[in-house]
Amino acid sequence: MNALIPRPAMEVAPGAWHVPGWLGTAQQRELVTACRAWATGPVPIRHTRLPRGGVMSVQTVCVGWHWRPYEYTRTADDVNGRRVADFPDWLVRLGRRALLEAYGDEEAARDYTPDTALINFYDGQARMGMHQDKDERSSAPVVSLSVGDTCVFRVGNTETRTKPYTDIELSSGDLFVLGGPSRFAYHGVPRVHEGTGDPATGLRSGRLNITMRVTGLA
Ligand SMILES: O=C(O)CCC(=O)C(=O)O
Ligand SMILES: [Fe+2]
Repeated sequence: MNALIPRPAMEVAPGAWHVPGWLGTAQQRELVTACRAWATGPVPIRHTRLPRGGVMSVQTVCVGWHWRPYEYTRTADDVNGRRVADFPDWLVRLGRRALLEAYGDEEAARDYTPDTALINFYDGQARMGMHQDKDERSSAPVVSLSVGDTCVFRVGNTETRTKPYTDIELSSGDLFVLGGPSRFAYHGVPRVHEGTGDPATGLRSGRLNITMRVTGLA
Protein backbone atom coordinates (compact mmCIF):
# COMPACT_ATOMS: atom_id res chain seq x y z
CA MET A 1 0.00 0.00 0.00
CA ASN A 2 2.58 2.56 1.10
CA ALA A 3 5.43 2.41 -1.37
CA LEU A 4 7.29 5.15 0.51
CA ILE A 5 7.99 2.74 3.33
CA PRO A 6 10.07 -0.08 1.86
CA ARG A 7 9.19 -3.53 3.14
CA PRO A 8 12.18 -5.80 2.55
CA ALA A 9 11.86 -9.56 2.19
CA MET A 10 12.26 -11.19 5.58
CA GLU A 11 12.76 -14.66 7.00
CA VAL A 12 10.16 -14.59 9.77
CA ALA A 13 11.15 -18.03 11.08
CA PRO A 14 13.61 -20.57 9.65
CA GLY A 15 12.29 -21.42 6.16
CA ALA A 16 9.33 -19.00 6.45
CA TRP A 17 9.80 -16.12 4.06
CA HIS A 18 7.71 -13.01 3.59
CA VAL A 19 8.23 -11.21 0.27
CA PRO A 20 6.14 -8.00 0.32
CA GLY A 21 4.71 -6.63 -2.92
CA TRP A 22 5.78 -9.60 -5.01
CA LEU A 23 2.80 -9.46 -7.38
CA GLY A 24 2.04 -6.32 -9.37
CA THR A 25 -1.48 -5.02 -9.81
CA ALA A 26 -1.93 -6.64 -13.23
CA GLN A 27 -0.94 -10.08 -11.91
CA GLN A 28 -3.22 -9.67 -8.93
CA ARG A 29 -6.05 -8.78 -11.30
CA GLU A 30 -5.42 -11.97 -13.27
CA LEU A 31 -5.52 -14.01 -10.08
CA VAL A 32 -8.77 -12.36 -9.00
CA THR A 33 -10.32 -13.17 -12.38
CA ALA A 34 -9.22 -16.82 -12.14
CA CYS A 35 -10.44 -17.15 -8.55
CA ARG A 36 -13.79 -15.60 -9.43
CA ALA A 37 -14.29 -18.24 -12.10
CA TRP A 38 -13.29 -21.09 -9.74
CA ALA A 39 -15.63 -19.70 -7.08
CA THR A 40 -18.62 -20.38 -9.34
CA GLY A 41 -17.83 -23.96 -10.31
CA PRO A 42 -17.56 -26.82 -11.00
CA VAL A 43 -17.58 -26.69 -7.19
CA PRO A 44 -18.91 -23.45 -5.74
CA ILE A 45 -17.03 -21.62 -3.00
CA ARG A 46 -18.46 -22.36 0.43
CA HIS A 47 -17.79 -22.26 4.16
CA THR A 48 -16.00 -25.53 4.98
CA ARG A 49 -17.79 -27.67 7.56
CA LEU A 50 -15.67 -28.73 10.50
CA PRO A 51 -15.78 -32.25 11.95
CA ARG A 52 -17.43 -31.05 15.18
CA GLY A 53 -20.25 -29.32 13.34
CA GLY A 54 -19.04 -25.74 13.08
CA VAL A 55 -18.30 -23.93 9.86
CA MET A 56 -15.24 -21.88 8.98
CA SER A 57 -15.78 -18.12 8.72
CA VAL A 58 -13.56 -18.16 5.64
CA GLN A 59 -15.03 -19.33 2.31
CA THR A 60 -12.93 -21.80 0.34
CA VAL A 61 -12.79 -23.34 -3.11
CA CYS A 62 -10.07 -25.72 -4.27
CA VAL A 63 -8.37 -26.64 -7.51
CA GLY A 64 -6.48 -29.86 -8.27
CA TRP A 65 -7.64 -31.64 -5.13
CA HIS A 66 -10.58 -30.83 -2.89
CA TRP A 67 -9.63 -30.22 0.72
CA ARG A 68 -11.74 -30.73 3.78
CA PRO A 69 -10.37 -31.28 7.28
CA TYR A 70 -8.12 -34.35 7.29
CA GLU A 71 -8.53 -35.29 3.64
CA TYR A 72 -7.97 -34.47 0.01
CA THR A 73 -10.23 -35.99 -2.62
CA ARG A 74 -10.70 -35.40 -6.35
CA THR A 75 -14.42 -34.83 -5.93
CA ALA A 76 -16.10 -32.39 -3.53
CA ASP A 77 -18.24 -34.95 -1.75
CA ASP A 78 -19.25 -32.49 0.99
CA VAL A 79 -20.41 -29.88 -1.56
CA ASN A 80 -21.89 -31.13 -4.85
CA GLY A 81 -19.92 -34.28 -5.58
CA ARG A 82 -18.27 -32.83 -8.66
CA ARG A 83 -14.62 -33.12 -9.56
CA VAL A 84 -12.72 -29.93 -8.78
CA ALA A 85 -11.14 -27.83 -11.55
CA ASP A 86 -7.76 -28.98 -12.82
CA PHE A 87 -4.66 -27.35 -11.40
CA PRO A 88 -3.49 -25.15 -14.30
CA ASP A 89 0.07 -25.12 -15.63
CA TRP A 90 0.32 -21.36 -15.25
CA LEU A 91 -0.24 -21.79 -11.52
CA VAL A 92 2.54 -24.40 -11.32
CA ARG A 93 4.85 -21.90 -13.04
CA LEU A 94 3.78 -19.14 -10.66
CA GLY A 95 4.47 -21.43 -7.70
CA ARG A 96 7.95 -22.19 -9.04
CA ARG A 97 8.71 -18.50 -9.52
CA ALA A 98 7.51 -17.85 -5.99
CA LEU A 99 9.83 -20.49 -4.55
CA LEU A 100 12.75 -19.15 -6.53
CA GLU A 101 12.01 -15.68 -5.21
CA ALA A 102 11.80 -16.84 -1.59
CA TYR A 103 14.71 -19.27 -1.43
CA GLY A 104 16.86 -18.40 -4.46
CA ASP A 105 17.28 -22.15 -5.04
CA GLU A 106 16.82 -22.90 -8.75
CA GLU A 107 16.81 -26.66 -8.36
CA ALA A 108 14.20 -26.60 -5.60
CA ALA A 109 12.07 -24.24 -7.69
CA ARG A 110 12.31 -26.47 -10.78
CA ASP A 111 11.34 -29.54 -8.77
CA TYR A 112 8.35 -27.87 -7.15
CA THR A 113 5.08 -29.15 -8.63
CA PRO A 114 2.11 -28.05 -6.55
CA ASP A 115 -1.02 -30.07 -7.35
CA THR A 116 -3.61 -28.37 -5.15
CA ALA A 117 -4.51 -24.81 -4.29
CA LEU A 118 -6.92 -23.63 -1.62
CA ILE A 119 -8.51 -20.32 -2.46
CA ASN A 120 -9.74 -18.60 0.67
CA PHE A 121 -11.97 -15.55 0.75
CA TYR A 122 -12.14 -13.47 3.94
CA ASP A 123 -14.74 -10.80 4.55
CA GLY A 124 -13.92 -8.27 7.26
CA GLN A 125 -15.14 -10.58 10.02
CA ALA A 126 -13.50 -13.79 8.84
CA ARG A 127 -10.59 -15.28 10.75
CA MET A 128 -8.52 -18.42 10.63
CA GLY A 129 -7.48 -20.06 13.88
CA MET A 130 -3.99 -21.37 14.52
CA HIS A 131 -3.43 -24.63 12.66
CA GLN A 132 -0.82 -26.66 10.83
CA ASP A 133 -1.14 -27.52 7.14
CA LYS A 134 -0.60 -31.23 7.62
CA ASP A 135 -3.13 -33.06 5.50
CA GLU A 136 -0.55 -33.24 2.71
CA ARG A 137 1.69 -36.29 2.48
CA SER A 138 4.61 -34.15 1.45
CA SER A 139 6.92 -31.72 3.20
CA ALA A 140 7.25 -29.54 0.08
CA PRO A 141 6.72 -25.84 0.85
CA VAL A 142 3.35 -24.09 0.93
CA VAL A 143 3.31 -20.99 -1.27
CA SER A 144 0.82 -18.31 -0.23
CA LEU A 145 -0.33 -15.29 -2.26
CA SER A 146 -2.56 -12.53 -0.91
CA VAL A 147 -4.78 -10.03 -2.70
CA GLY A 148 -7.08 -7.34 -1.29
CA ASP A 149 -7.39 -6.30 2.32
CA THR A 150 -4.33 -6.44 4.55
CA CYS A 151 -4.47 -9.02 7.34
CA VAL A 152 -2.52 -9.94 10.43
CA PHE A 153 -0.77 -13.24 9.76
CA ARG A 154 0.49 -15.14 12.79
CA VAL A 155 3.50 -17.42 12.30
CA GLY A 156 4.08 -19.70 15.23
CA ASN A 157 6.16 -22.72 16.09
CA THR A 158 5.85 -26.39 15.22
CA GLU A 159 5.03 -27.56 18.76
CA THR A 160 2.04 -25.60 20.03
CA ARG A 161 -0.64 -23.26 18.70
CA THR A 162 0.40 -20.72 21.34
CA LYS A 163 3.45 -18.50 21.85
CA PRO A 164 6.11 -18.06 20.70
CA TYR A 165 4.72 -16.59 17.51
CA THR A 166 5.34 -13.57 15.31
CA ASP A 167 2.60 -11.34 13.91
CA ILE A 168 3.21 -9.76 10.53
CA GLU A 169 0.95 -7.99 8.06
CA LEU A 170 0.19 -9.61 4.72
CA SER A 171 -0.89 -7.01 2.16
CA SER A 172 -2.12 -7.22 -1.39
CA GLY A 173 0.54 -8.72 -3.64
CA ASP A 174 2.56 -10.25 -0.81
CA LEU A 175 4.13 -13.68 -1.09
CA PHE A 176 4.64 -15.90 1.91
CA VAL A 177 6.34 -19.30 1.87
CA LEU A 178 6.15 -21.85 4.67
CA GLY A 179 8.87 -24.37 4.09
CA GLY A 180 11.90 -26.11 5.53
CA PRO A 181 11.85 -26.21 9.35
CA SER A 182 8.68 -24.07 9.32
CA ARG A 183 6.70 -26.22 6.90
CA PHE A 184 4.58 -27.59 9.73
CA ALA A 185 4.57 -24.45 11.88
CA TYR A 186 1.24 -23.37 13.33
CA HIS A 187 -0.14 -20.27 11.65
CA GLY A 188 -3.38 -18.31 11.42
CA VAL A 189 -5.13 -15.10 10.50
CA PRO A 190 -6.42 -13.36 13.64
CA ARG A 191 -7.60 -10.21 11.89
CA VAL A 192 -8.44 -8.62 8.53
CA HIS A 193 -8.21 -4.86 8.17
CA GLU A 194 -11.38 -4.07 6.23
CA GLY A 195 -11.23 -1.56 3.43
CA THR A 196 -7.45 -1.54 3.05
CA GLY A 197 -7.33 -3.24 -0.36
CA ASP A 198 -6.93 -1.43 -3.67
CA PRO A 199 -10.01 -1.91 -5.90
CA ALA A 200 -7.63 -1.80 -8.91
CA THR A 201 -6.96 -5.51 -8.24
CA GLY A 202 -10.58 -6.18 -9.18
CA LEU A 203 -11.45 -7.11 -5.59
CA ARG A 204 -13.76 -4.44 -4.23
CA SER A 205 -13.71 -5.74 -0.68
CA GLY A 206 -12.31 -8.56 1.39
CA ARG A 207 -9.16 -10.59 1.18
CA LEU A 208 -8.22 -13.40 -1.15
CA ASN A 209 -5.52 -15.89 -0.24
CA ILE A 210 -4.25 -18.67 -2.44
CA THR A 211 -2.11 -21.42 -0.96
CA MET A 212 -0.41 -23.88 -3.30
CA ARG A 213 0.65 -27.22 -1.93
CA VAL A 214 1.98 -30.63 -2.94
CA THR A 215 -0.49 -33.26 -1.72
CA GLY A 216 1.82 -36.23 -2.24
CA LEU A 217 -1.24 -38.13 -3.49
CA ALA A 218 -1.56 -39.91 -6.83
O1 LIG B 1 -5.10 -16.79 4.57
C1 LIG B 1 -3.93 -17.05 4.82
O2 LIG B 1 -3.03 -16.22 4.70
C2 LIG B 1 -3.57 -18.42 5.32
C3 LIG B 1 -4.48 -19.51 4.86
C4 LIG B 1 -4.12 -20.82 5.46
O3 LIG B 1 -3.40 -20.91 6.41
C5 LIG B 1 -4.68 -22.06 4.90
O4 LIG B 1 -5.48 -22.02 3.96
O5 LIG B 1 -4.33 -23.13 5.40
FE1 LIG C 1 -2.75 -22.96 6.68
